[in-house]
Amino acid sequence: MSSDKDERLEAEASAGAGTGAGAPGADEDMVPTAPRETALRLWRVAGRQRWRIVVAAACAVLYVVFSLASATFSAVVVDFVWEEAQRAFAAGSLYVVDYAHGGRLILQYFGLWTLAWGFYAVQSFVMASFAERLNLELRRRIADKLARLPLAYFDRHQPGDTISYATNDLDKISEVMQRGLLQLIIAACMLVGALVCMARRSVVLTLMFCGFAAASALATWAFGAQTNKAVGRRQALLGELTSEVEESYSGRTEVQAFGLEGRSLAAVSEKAERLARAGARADFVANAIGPCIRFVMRLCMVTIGVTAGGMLLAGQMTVGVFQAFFQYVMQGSEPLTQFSVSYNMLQGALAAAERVFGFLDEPEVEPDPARPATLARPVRGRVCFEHVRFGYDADHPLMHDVSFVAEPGEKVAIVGETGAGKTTLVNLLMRFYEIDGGRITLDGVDTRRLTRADLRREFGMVLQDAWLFEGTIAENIAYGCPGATREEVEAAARAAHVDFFVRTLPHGYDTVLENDASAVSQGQRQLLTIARAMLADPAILILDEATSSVDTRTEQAIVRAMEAIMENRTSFVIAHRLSTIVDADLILVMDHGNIIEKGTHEELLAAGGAYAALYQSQFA
Ligand SMILES: Nc1ncnc2c1ncn2[C@@H]1O[C@H](COP(=O)(O)OP(=O)(O)OP(=O)(O)O)[C@@H](O)[C@H]1O
Repeated sequence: MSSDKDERLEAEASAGAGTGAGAPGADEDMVPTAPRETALRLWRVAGRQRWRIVVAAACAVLYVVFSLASATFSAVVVDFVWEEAQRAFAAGSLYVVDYAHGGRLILQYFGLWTLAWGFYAVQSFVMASFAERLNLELRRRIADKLARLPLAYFDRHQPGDTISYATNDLDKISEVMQRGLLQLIIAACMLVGALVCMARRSVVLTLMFCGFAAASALATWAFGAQTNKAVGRRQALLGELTSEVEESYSGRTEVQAFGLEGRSLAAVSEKAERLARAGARADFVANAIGPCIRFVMRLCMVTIGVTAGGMLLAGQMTVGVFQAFFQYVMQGSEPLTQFSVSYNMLQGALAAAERVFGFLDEPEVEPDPARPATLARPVRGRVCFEHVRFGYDADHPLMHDVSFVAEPGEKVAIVGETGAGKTTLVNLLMRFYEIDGGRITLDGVDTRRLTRADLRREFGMVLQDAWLFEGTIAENIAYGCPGATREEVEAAARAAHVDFFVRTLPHGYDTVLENDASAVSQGQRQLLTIARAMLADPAILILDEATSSVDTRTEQAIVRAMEAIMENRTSFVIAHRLSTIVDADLILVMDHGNIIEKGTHEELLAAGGAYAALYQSQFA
């Protein structure tokens, strides 16, 4: 039997301790809704690796056969030695082992054990490699899927969920493949085999064993259910505590600004206390299962020992069979604990596989056309929206009929209240979302006839929430042009007015940005992304104007950099302050997803509509 600690860990594992922090509750995570279909699908995913599972299963069965055979054979060895010793004692001589015969028997006995463990080792090895390959295949499919998912998927799902499919869930499947699945086969074969071997020796003793085994199985199930509940609760509370800590951590500035440290600490302490109580209960239930089952099985041993001892003395059983029977009892009782652990693990893994398959079945972006159109070179940058209709979800249309033309080299400003649809317009231009009606053209070509990669290559984006990755400043600037030389990178940085700042850093362009580039201010981040766009030299630009948290000098640098980059390119500017767009060739005023006014600054002011009101409100 396994140790206390192992049993506790296994009981917890079986109860879903690995569901990950934040799991709403272990129960729903642990139960697959369509286990048979999921298992069949996993079997299909296994593809050419399936032979491994067949070999491993055959080895598992052979392990059971040879384990039971060696126990049976031990009766022959013990009886031989016992009879020889009896004979020697009766003759009054000293007992000497007959190596010719006894030694051979002992060797055969060890041979059987060696074979049994040999098969066990082979099945473990084969299953481990099967599990890893299956995991690799699933991981590859998840990675491919991520590249084909529409942005709408990411709007609807938490990043943590998706990450959890590729980590926690795959780990669970792998663990079961390595341990749970074959343990279940071994446990079933071992139980049946041990019962058959026992019944051949004594039906009465076998029935006794069955009685105790039933009691032990019952106890396992009862404790298993309790453990499931207790561990599930602990997981849920752990999730709550983690969220509370995350919230306090990310909002630490606000917490301190409002002087609410005490309240935040009290909330965390309260959750921690509840977690400690739930943890103590989960530990107690999980710890109790081992001793309880061991107690039942010890009682079983004693009862069988006394009865079998009586049979031995009455000459109904030999010494060899007596000891072999105890080996069968040991071999038969082990699977009882294994069963519930392996069964729960299997359930958990199938539930995890269902989540992975659910993710793999998510609708994908419309594929690119088989024979895509190409843009005439050089790209002029004429963008045309023709009666475009769009809604983030089919039941709630946002844009009803949007039309406008951006001529090559023009500066188009998009203005409107927050939520008016400015970002949405850009999203449609880049084909991050597909339109529901009308068409968008670039140099006269419908953007749906181009591949997404070809289309997006013509655009450069400078967003307010500038994205920098962990790497050097030079690598960050060269993100869109991996082959750019250091001179080109520096020239782009100079044009974006960020070269001076970079040179003040200890390692200049080789400074590594770490921890989400927190050492770089928001304005500097935006300048770096302008440099990135400069280097990529796209035909069309999309600029999201910085609003707040930028000092006046940086702001001026950004305005100058933006003016420089917009020169001779079609550019779309999402404008927050109207002072920066008075010179725009076209201003689109948006409201509730639609364009309600368009024209130049003077035209719109003269019209005295929404734009004029907005302008007055900013400069009144
Ligand atoms: N991914 C999305 N899924 C569903 N609805 C969205 C999504 N993005 C935006 N919306 C909704 O579409 C409308 C337009 O949003 P959009 O972000 O385009 O406005 P905006 O003018 O760019 O706003 P802001 O100036 O605040 O950035 C809003 O009602 C918004 O709630």
